[in-house]
Formats: sequence, structure tokens, C-alpha cells
Amino acid sequence: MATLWTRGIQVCRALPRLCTAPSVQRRTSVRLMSTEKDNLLVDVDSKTGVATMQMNRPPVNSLNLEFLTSISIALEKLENEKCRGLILTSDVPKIFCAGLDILEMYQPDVERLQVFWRSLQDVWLRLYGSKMATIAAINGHSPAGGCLLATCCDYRIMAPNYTIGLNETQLGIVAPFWFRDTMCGVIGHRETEHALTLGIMYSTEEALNIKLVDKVVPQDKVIPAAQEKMKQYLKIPEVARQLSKDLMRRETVEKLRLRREDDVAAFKNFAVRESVQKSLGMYLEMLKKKSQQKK
Ligand SMILES: CCCCCCCCC/C=C/C(=O)SCCNC(=O)CCNC(=O)[C@H](O)C(C)(C)COP(=O)(O)OP(=O)(O)OC[C@H]1O[C@@H](n2cnc3c(N)ncnc32)[C@H](O)[C@@H]1OP(=O)(O)O
Repeated sequence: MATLWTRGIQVCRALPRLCTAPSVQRRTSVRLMSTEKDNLLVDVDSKTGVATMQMNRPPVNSLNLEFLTSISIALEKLENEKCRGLILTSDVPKIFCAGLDILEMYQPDVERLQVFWRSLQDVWLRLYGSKMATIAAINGHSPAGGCLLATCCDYRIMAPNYTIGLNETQLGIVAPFWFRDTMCGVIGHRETEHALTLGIMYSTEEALNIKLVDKVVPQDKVIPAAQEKMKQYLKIPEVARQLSKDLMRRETVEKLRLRREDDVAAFKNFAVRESVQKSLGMYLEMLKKKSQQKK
């Protein structure tokens, strides 16, 4: 695994804007850096080839352009090095991922907005289409884009007393077709229609009932349970497992691959609408008030 990280650093050097600080190396792990701070910690178990990716962008792991790019680069490296499994989790207490950084969509720079959307597409294509066995260890709230990351994985384990769902309509925005397809693949057409139109955030227990998550375990058992489940995936002959996953997902992946630029244009045109900007502004205001009341 050592070469993985040497190459990783080279990738970072090729992108100085994204990776300005030197990476910290340990025998079996690496910390990837972004412009802001250490926001992604990837540990690879050199015996099993299983990577654990911890998101660490406080306060809520919201996905801005730089963070998405870090995730995308990390996924590419893990794939290139033929890692066999990935456990995706959070290092931020009580939050798995708050979804897209709303500030990227509110009063946006239109050029950056499009790059931002492409970077989200990249993450989705890499994670949903990954050859690795992927398990989401959902140790906190997981709205919208956070739910998308979790549903891209092959299996989901969640701690109690959190929420998960595609709540986009509550912000006055709409989940694009590939969010829908991902959700449909997990909970089916009817439940997805219900979830999307109402923007439902499910409690952990409700999510288990509709099979949005596969298993619920206490907070401190989420990662051990993911490691245990991973063993089951790794026992299956690699090519058979990968081809079966590909059989289930290829058409969905291809749909976005073929329509990427149309999807970017649709997103941009939607996001800059006055009514959408107004809704996002009001939602941000509501979040700010809620956060101030806590302080
Ligand atoms: C045709 C095609 C069309 C395409 C059309 C477009 C499709 C777009 C698809 C969109 C996908 C998305 O993911 S949209 C994103 C949806 N995400 C959400 O709705 C999550 C909103 N956040 C929350 O519910 C909560 O913050 C939650 C995650 C549960 C954590 O609650 P807490 O009480 O622990 O923390 P809070 O006090 O609320 O938040 C802490 C701070 O983080 C900020 N914050 C929270 N979530 C944030 C976020 N997503 N982006 C930015 N900032 C966020 C708050 O404002 C606070 O900032 P300060 O006041 O400065 O402290």
C-alpha cells in the first residue's frame, strides 16, 4: 500500500490549488489535504485492502467544491490501487453529511456552479459505480447529498436517533434524476416518489422499516459492524461480486455518463432562477436562526 500514498501525493502536487499542505503518512493510512484543512482521512488496512474514509469538514461535512474534489480524488486512488472495500463514515460528531453546501448554490458564481455540479457527478460516478464493496457507516444525520452518498454504497449501517432522506423539496429544489435512480434502487419506486415529493427526513427507525438502511446498531458499534459486514463481501470471489454489482448498476451509471453536460446545464438553469434563489435564501436564514438559538 505504500506506493498508493506516494502516488497520492503526486496527484495532490498536480493540483496545488486543492492540496496545499503536505500529506501525513503512516504505515497504513494517509490524510488527504484540501485548501481548507484536513477534511478527509483515509486509512487502508494493508492486510484486507479495506479503506475507511472519514469525512471531517466541520461543522456538518457539507459538500463544497473542494471537499467533493478531495473525495473524488481519494476514490480514484483507491480504485486505481485495487482496494477491495470502502467504509464511508464521518469524523464529525452527530453528523454523517449535511449534503451539498448550500452556499455553493446561493447567489452563485455561474462558472464555479457548473464546476461544482460536475464534481458532484464525478463523486457519484466513482462511488455508485465503484468496483469496491462499499459500506456506509452512518454515524450521524444524513440529509440530501448525505443520503445520496449513503445510498451509493452497497450496504448501510446507521446509529439510532438520527435522520436521513432526500429533503430537497423542503428547500424548494428538486433531486435530479440520478439521485432519484439511486434512491429507487434502494427503496423502490413508490417509496421514492413519496420520499421525494414530500422531502421526507426519516428517523433511523423509519429508515430501517423502509429498508433505506439495512441495519441499526448503537453509535459505538457502527464501524465495527461495517467491518464485520465487509468480511462477508470480501469472501465472495472478486470478479463475480464486481460483475453482479455492475449488472445492477451499469444502466443507471451510463444514463448520467451520456447526459452529463445536459444535466449540468439543467442544474445551472434551475439554480439561478429567482424563485429558487429566494427559497435557498429563506432556508439558509432558517438554519442560521436555529443555530443562533442553540448558542
Ligand atoms: C433539473 C435539475 C435540477 C437540480 C436542482 C438542484 C438539486 C440540488 C440537490 C441538492 C442536494 C443537497 O444536498 S441540498 C442540501 C440539503 N441539506 C440540508 O437541508 C441540511 C440542512 N442542515 C441541517 O438540517 C442541520 O444543519 C443538520 C445537518 C441536521 C445538523 O444540525 P445541527 O443542529 O447539528 O447544526 P446546525 O446548527 O443546523 O448547523 C451548523 C452550521 O452549519 C450550517 N449548515 C448546515 N447544513 C448546511 C448545508 N447543507 N450547507 C451549508 N451550511 C450548512 C448551518 O447554517 C450552521 O451554520 P452557522 O449558522 O454559521 O453556525
